[in-house]
Amino acid sequence: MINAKFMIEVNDLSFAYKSQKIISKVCFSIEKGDFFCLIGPNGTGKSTLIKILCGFLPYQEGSIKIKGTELKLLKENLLNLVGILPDNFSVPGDFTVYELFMFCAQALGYSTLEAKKKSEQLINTFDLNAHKNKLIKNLSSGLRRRVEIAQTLINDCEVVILDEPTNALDPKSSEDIKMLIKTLNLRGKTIVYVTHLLNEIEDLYTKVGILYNSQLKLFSKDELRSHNENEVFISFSTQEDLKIGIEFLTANNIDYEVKSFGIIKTKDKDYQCDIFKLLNELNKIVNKPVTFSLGKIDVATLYNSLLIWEKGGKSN
Ligand SMILES: Nc1ncnc2c1ncn2[C@@H]1O[C@H](COP(=O)(O)OP(=O)(O)OP(=O)(O)O)[C@@H](O)[C@H]1O
Repeated sequence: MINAKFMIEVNDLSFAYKSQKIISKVCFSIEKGDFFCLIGPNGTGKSTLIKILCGFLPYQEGSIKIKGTELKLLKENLLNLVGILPDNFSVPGDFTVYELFMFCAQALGYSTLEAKKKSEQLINTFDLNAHKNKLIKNLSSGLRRRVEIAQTLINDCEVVILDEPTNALDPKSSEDIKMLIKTLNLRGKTIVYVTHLLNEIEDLYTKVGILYNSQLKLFSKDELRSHNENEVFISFSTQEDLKIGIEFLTANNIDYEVKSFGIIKTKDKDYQCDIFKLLNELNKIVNKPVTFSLGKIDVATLYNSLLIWEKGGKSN
């Protein structure tokens, strides 16, 4: 039965390059309109995972459904659903922008008339009118990236997968590309975004997946942001400190909830005390300083906590 709620639904996915296990029994789902950020240390398999999602690499075990249909059964229809900008991808420099779009559209089987229409649409959507007759090799890196993202959408696909799209761009160009992708998302595209720049995703993501040790840990924005400003996320680096923290909060009548990776969220409460003053007191008795934030935990803190806790959460 087709479950249209999910754009991508992955169940028990495993993948290995020969004997090197990359992904093991990974499960996650991405809904239509989600902005899914995939993060994780170098070499953990992020690029591999997205190549599997767009059909470049065959998966060995498990199931991937795109809009309710098993990926293996989609064949050429997959191109209408999923577009990808791979890591370090560059389009041929000797084409003009317009020629590139025409070439891509015709390679996908569109007639000359349809290809012209598609190319004009992309040029307008991506604000490339002033550059459409320029050779790609003469464009700035930021503009070239804009063209590369545009050509992934030649099919007007519903899911856009981008592997480190701001890589090697200066801050201004990165910001422009980030805003462009945000706009695509606001216009209804489902985005899968791989990055190492954790701060850049704070105002973008609806879901974050952290790939580590062949596993994917998934967090929704709701889990990482509290609806009540009084709630504080406290992040501990070691098991001993977590224990000290729990005793301290209990002794001070602060309700709490223990989350994953040494993170505690204090519970919705109208605190009569100055919670930050209290947490400064806590920092005097733990072995390693805790980090705390009001109302939300940022992705960088979550990521660091995961790395520490996956290594055992022990003081050294
Ligand atoms: N075609 C391949 N054949 C064999 N091994 C590969 C192949 N491609 C990647 N690998 C290995 O698989 C592992 C995961 O690589 P992958 O590029 O997916 O990781 P990544 O998380 O995207 O890394 P990075 O953050 O550095 O881009 C690495 O150890 C890499 O060397």
